[in-house]
Amino acid sequence: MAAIGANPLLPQPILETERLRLRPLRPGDLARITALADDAEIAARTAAIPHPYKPHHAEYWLTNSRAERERGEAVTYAIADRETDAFLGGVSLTLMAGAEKGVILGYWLGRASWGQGLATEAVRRVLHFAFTDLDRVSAYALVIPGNAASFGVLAKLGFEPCATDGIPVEDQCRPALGRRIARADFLAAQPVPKTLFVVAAALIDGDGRILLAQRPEGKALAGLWEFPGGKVSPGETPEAALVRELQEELGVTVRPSCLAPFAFASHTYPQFHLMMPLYLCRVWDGEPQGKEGQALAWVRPQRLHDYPMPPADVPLVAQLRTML
Ligand SMILES: Nc1nc2c([nH]c(=O)n2[C@H]2C[C@H](O)[C@@H](COP(=O)(O)OP(=O)(O)OP(=O)(O)O)O2)c(=O)[nH]1
Ligand SMILES: [Mg+2]
Repeated sequence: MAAIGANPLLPQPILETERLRLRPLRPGDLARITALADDAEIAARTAAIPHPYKPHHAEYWLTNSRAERERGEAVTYAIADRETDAFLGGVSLTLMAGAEKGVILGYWLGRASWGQGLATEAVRRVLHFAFTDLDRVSAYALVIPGNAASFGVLAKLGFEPCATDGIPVEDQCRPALGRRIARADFLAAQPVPKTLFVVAAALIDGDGRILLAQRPEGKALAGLWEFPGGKVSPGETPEAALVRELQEELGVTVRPSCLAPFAFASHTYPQFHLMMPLYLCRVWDGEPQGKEGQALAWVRPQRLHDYPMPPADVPLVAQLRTML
């Protein structure tokens, strides 16, 4: 396989869509992987899934995908149900060697998940990750001629026919047809997601330090540091929502009149467009505590860059550093 070997460990953040959660494969998935993949119809539609499919095949898939990620060659995601986290299928991105910065896409879904647009939903999300986080500029897929559903998925996402010679694939035992999409074409065709209205506060203490909270494991953007706050509920004013969120997340009581509008973030994430006013707050009652188990840090404006934050917050941090 002509994949790049010089990269360090590839990133693999949890990716969420309306119905799905894309996360690493884990040992708890093995029984379900075996049950779903041991299906002659799936073997007939994919190039690298053997039939019959035995537990050792699933174990190899798990260990091999971990090793590929560590070598900087490929990222493999479990496609899981967003509510139950049950394994439904897999999707992988293999980095191609060479100047083109391409990626080879592979995916499969257990039979019970067919016909609901779930493959399109998973592949759309993973391509966004490949093009933005992994900085790939084109994506390729190889499809077995009889796999009409897979051609449909790729056509919906804007893939076009291409020659197969430049697409190196391991274990390719049957002829396949090539499909390709360029990053710019993919990104330009994505629907504009709905706007999510979130409110957040920079609590500032007597020493001029700002309170940041770390997003807990399991949530979107886990591990990143943020301004405490959350979603505005229907029928709520932004200030009332923020007063409520600061009580729920930090256990502090704030008066709406102590919230001073400062700036706002406007940022497109794959699933929503974030519109987030940031308020400054210097007066509150109570000692802030991580009520949801989140770590807290009081940070001087000049040190904010030591704390990785969601991409939407980057312009806000720049403004805080110049204006405080
Ligand atoms: N609170 C907050 N959210 C941010 C920041 N930057 C940023 O991109 N976000 C995003 C992350 C989330 O997708 C969304 C806010 O969601 P949240 O998880 O805080 O919402 P919430 O408190 O209502 O939590 P939940 O009930 O939905 O779990 O906005 C930030 O600085 N603070
Ligand atoms: Mg929150």
